[in-house]
Amino acid sequence: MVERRTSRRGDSPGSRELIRSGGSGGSEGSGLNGSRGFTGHSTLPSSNDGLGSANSLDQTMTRSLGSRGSLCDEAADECDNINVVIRCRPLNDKERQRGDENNLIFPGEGQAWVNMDGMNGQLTQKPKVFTYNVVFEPEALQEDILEHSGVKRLLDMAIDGFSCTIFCYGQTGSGKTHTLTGPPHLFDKGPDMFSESHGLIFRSFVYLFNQLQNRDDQEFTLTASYLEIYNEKVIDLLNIGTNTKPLQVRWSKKKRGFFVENLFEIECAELDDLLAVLEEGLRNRAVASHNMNEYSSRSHTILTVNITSEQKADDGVNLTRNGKINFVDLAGSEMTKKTNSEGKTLEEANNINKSLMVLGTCIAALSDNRKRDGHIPYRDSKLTKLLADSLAGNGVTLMIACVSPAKSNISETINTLRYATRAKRIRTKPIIVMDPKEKVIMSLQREVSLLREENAHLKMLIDLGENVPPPMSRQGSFRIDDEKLENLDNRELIKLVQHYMAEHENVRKENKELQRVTTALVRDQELVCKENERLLRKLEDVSRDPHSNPNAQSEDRLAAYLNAALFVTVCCVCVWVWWPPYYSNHFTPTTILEYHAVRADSLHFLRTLVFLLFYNNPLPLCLQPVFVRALLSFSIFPHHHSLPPSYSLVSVCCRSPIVPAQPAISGEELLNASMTGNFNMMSGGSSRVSNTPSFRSRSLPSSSSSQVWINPLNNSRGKDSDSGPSSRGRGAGTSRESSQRHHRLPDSINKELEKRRIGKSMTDLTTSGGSSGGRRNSWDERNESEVQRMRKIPVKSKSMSPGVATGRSGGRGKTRSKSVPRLKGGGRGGIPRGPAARDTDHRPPGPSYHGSSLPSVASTSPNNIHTNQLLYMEEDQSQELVTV
Ligand SMILES: Nc1ncnc2c1ncn2[C@@H]1O[C@H](COP(=O)(O)OP(=O)(O)OP(=O)(O)O)[C@@H](O)[C@H]1O
Repeated sequence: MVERRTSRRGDSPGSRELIRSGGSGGSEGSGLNGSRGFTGHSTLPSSNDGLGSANSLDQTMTRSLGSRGSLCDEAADECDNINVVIRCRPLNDKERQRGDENNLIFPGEGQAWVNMDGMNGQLTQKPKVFTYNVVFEPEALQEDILEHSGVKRLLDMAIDGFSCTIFCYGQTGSGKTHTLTGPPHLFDKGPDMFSESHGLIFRSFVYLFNQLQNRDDQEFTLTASYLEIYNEKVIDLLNIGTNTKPLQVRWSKKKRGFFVENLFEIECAELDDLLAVLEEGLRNRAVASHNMNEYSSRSHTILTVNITSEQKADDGVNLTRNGKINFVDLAGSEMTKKTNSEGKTLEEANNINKSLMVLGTCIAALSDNRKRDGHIPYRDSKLTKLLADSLAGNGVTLMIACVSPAKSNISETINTLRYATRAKRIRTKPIIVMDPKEKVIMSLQREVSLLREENAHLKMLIDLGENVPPPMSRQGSFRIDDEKLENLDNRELIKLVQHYMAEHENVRKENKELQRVTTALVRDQELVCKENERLLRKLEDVSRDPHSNPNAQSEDRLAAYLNAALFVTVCCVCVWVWWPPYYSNHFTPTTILEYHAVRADSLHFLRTLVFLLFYNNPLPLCLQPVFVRALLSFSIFPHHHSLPPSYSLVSVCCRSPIVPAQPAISGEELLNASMTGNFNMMSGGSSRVSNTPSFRSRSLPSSSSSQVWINPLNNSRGKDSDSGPSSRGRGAGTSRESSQRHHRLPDSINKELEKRRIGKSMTDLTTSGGSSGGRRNSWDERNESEVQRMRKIPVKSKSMSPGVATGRSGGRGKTRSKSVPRLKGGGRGGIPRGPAARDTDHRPPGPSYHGSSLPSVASTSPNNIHTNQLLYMEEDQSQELVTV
């Protein structure tokens, strides 16, 4: 026994249980086992099954209206199913009189069961189960249809520029006209505004005008037309004079759709105007009586309300959208046997059935995935021609399938329900209808604004997180006066579009350039980071040399004493050798030699030997440091394994502590900053590159050291601040200027880059604002030849930076020290950049040392030991070191 629920009129629609809604399906099933979810309660709307429903209509709306702000046809990418709801009318008097049974059961959950043989709800056979999202039971009110079928949302969409269609389908006498316009004679004495019988059209008009009044930002123009297709002839219901001459349905190339030629359109400024259109149409449409319906519609009618809205968009452009809503009241399919149609009515019935059959074929084809893309026979009837766009075009469609509950109509009811199920599978692509020219303008505007945002973002990246410019000011943008736009002729409009396109192109170019610069910067940063990391590691190694040993100073002093003692000894020997001849006034090399030779005893012989040894012979001088070294290395000072071979007395006595150059930028911090884009966290300054003993003696900065630069942009912000965003022009040229200003890199980075010849390219980039031809990096294609040349250079260190490598001539590693020219004036040589440097000796001046220890450095210019020397050290790993 199936429980029946009754509704109480006057309840709120939500609380009433006369509207059944379900969450799944759209399927036709059979059997009691399909009684899933028979809960007897209804929720409105229920979950969406994706096959079309009021709920999915809501979603379509949400999605489509989501693009309202963007003013484009983004929704075009989205498909939507035709939305289908079922309305069952109550048994009419005739049916009751002849004892017809209610054959439809509504168990809830959007299901409609067709009882195949039962009487009074008795089920002996499995019922046919149809599931829809919304099912209106016989007790449903007219108001419920408006509230719960999704019509309101459809109307909103029409206002927003979509093409919407609501059509009622069903057998004759099933309540299509009742649903759309209400019972017969409702308008005979003029419309009663408060009648509860008013159909969907009347209620929609009221809702529509309410909505239009709420939208203050738009201006609307409404026109309405009303036609009928009677015996395959299109008749204008608002212009009966043309009744004798049917209107033609033609194909519009421009709109890519069918339209009715010369159809009367009445502008409706007021609600009354629309109601008058409805009234006039109802009065003029063809109605006849037959067995099943006393007031049977003999034609299909289409009432169309065109809604043109104008809205002010950005940049003063007026946006025009053309939405429309079609109310289609189809004539009901008839079994002529049942209706007893004859003559004219029979002819009408045949035409109705024929056109409905074509409509059925179209729906069947559209709902079949395999046939959807094939030929759809729209042209076979006027009805399908005019409904083509609603069925498979860019519209949103709601089908209200009206059914009779009577057992006598069971086959028609099943047919209708199958029809409805099939229609749910049809998918359309709703789009907002706009003027093509305005569409282009809006689309370009949208793209320009997107590019502007991207532009600003890229600039922000290049600014290393500083001086974030807001999106380009629109002050500079040309503005279009509303009235002016209206008065624009085509030529001017084309000009306007061209202007937009030009701007669009400019911004695109600039963005491309900025993107290139950003990429290059990131790569350069990575290089610098890696290089710095290596340098830091090397520096740490260097710091482990003897001079960082706290005992080194005392050891050095001891060595100096020993050296001095040796020096004194040597002096004594000299005196000992030279003294007697000097006093005998024979102070020439010959006389000295003769003097000792004449006295041929062993002492004088020794003196002669020492004389010969010392005289013009540098060997003893060389022996001195060797002696010291031997002493220090092997016996007295075990730590001193790495004293330079030419460890002269002067150098020992006068040498200042060696200060390893501290890289201006901590590699890891730079790397982090480049990854995070936050350079603020890097603290310290180049001034902190210290040569103080404390710095020397402490361990070298780790990666987390704060001995790094401050982004100079921080300090120069104030200077730049006067060139605010408002000074940025729209055009590419102006933007480039601003790019120049903001692309400036910190000096320390520039220095680093310059040393590697990256700086040059960076400078070029920043000064040219990323214009072409600025960059010449080793990875640059244009620098291909140089790269090739570099590859031929035998370089010992594989991790060498390309900039260093390109600045050197190859194969110089071990021999260059002898050919290093001494720098005149004591200046410091830098690493020359550019191809010209290849032919010159770009080694820093001064004697070079081969060995494993650091050179002594003039105490007056400790900062001269800078990254350059370390770079060299890194570069060939021969540990050749250069002093200044
Ligand atoms: N839900 C309903 N509640 C009360 N009466 C209804 C309902 N639906 C239809 N009727 C009545 O049933 C009769 C037939 O309805 P209607 O004319 O709307 O059918 P139809 O489907 O339009 O038929 P046709 O295709 O022949 O035009 C009308 O008298 C109408 O008032």
